[in-house]
Amino acid sequence: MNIGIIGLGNMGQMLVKGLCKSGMISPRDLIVYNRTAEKATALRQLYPFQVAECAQTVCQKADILFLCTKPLDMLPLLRELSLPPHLHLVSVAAGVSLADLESVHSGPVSKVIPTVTSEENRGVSLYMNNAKVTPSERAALLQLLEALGTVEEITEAAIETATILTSSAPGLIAGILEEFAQAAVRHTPELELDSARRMLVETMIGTSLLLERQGLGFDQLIERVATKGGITQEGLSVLGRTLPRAFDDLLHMTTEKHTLLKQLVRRQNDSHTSKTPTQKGESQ
Ligand SMILES: NC(=O)C1=CN([C@@H]2O[C@H](COP(=O)(O)OP(=O)(O)OC[C@H]3O[C@@H](n4cnc5c(N)ncnc54)[C@H](O)[C@@H]3O)[C@@H](O)[C@H]2O)C=CC1
Ligand SMILES: O=C(O)[C@@H]1CCC=N1
Repeated sequence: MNIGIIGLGNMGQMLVKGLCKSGMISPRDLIVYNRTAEKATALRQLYPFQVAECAQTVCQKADILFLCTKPLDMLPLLRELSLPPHLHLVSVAAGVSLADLESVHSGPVSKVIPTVTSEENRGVSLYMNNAKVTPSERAALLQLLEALGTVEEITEAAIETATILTSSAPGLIAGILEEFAQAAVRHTPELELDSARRMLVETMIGTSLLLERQGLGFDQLIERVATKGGITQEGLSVLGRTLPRAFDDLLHMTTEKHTLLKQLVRRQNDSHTSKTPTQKGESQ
């Protein structure tokens, strides 16, 4: 199977590294195109994938195509391309719906929200597909996604909040840990910032292992750490007072951003369909 990737930024590179590292595919199964050719050249030293001279070549040669450009680059690029009707199109863009993708491709279409952690073959890929995706196309895609970590099938109604929990979360967790380290150093200047960061990273890895290998729930882990009447309990009550508001704000603001992005994508679509064929030709 030829796996096409257009766009070799964070997500395109994650797909190359994650899929190749998993051993599920050989780099030769990948055919890749990026606007900036140097990115492909550097990565190809490690994973000798096929490089296409243009995006159209990827469409012609691939059986499944991962489109990894930014949301607002996606539909304009797809309109420039001539997609073979059988091609299974997979978008990874936040804010681009299955309906948006169906407006540019009459064949099988899936939407995946991947995560940067899949570069290490862990993490959650969110997945949904349209009615044109056959059981064997779906199975082939799920096999690739399972090589990258775990897969959660999701609805359009839940995908935005789930995106924050799976796909934004690595960045958000890093942001939380940085604030934690900075606060520790503000509170205790004798502690070095890099030392505080190292302590938190190792502690986060240990915490993840306890949760995973011992199957502990968050509440069980808290019970093990927070000695009754002890120190951690004081910290937890501060979190209980302050964090609900912070996370409510975070989800509110990220939902607003999703809404804005969807409006911009829809506007791109509306302005395209309202143009006459002649005007369309002029704008290209
Ligand atoms: N970064 C992340 O953790 C996640 C990103 N996403 C989605 O993935 C998509 C890509 O995000 P990133 O990889 O972070 O962005 P990025 O900016 O790192 O990568 C985009 C890439 O697309 C290339 N590109 C743009 N137009 C092109 C064209 N016409 N032909 C070929 N290549 C073209 C750019 O050169 C760039 O390398 C976005 O739609 C985003 O919503 C989804 C989940 C997680
Ligand atoms: O921040 C973003 O827009 C992308 C989508 C989810 C994670 N990264």
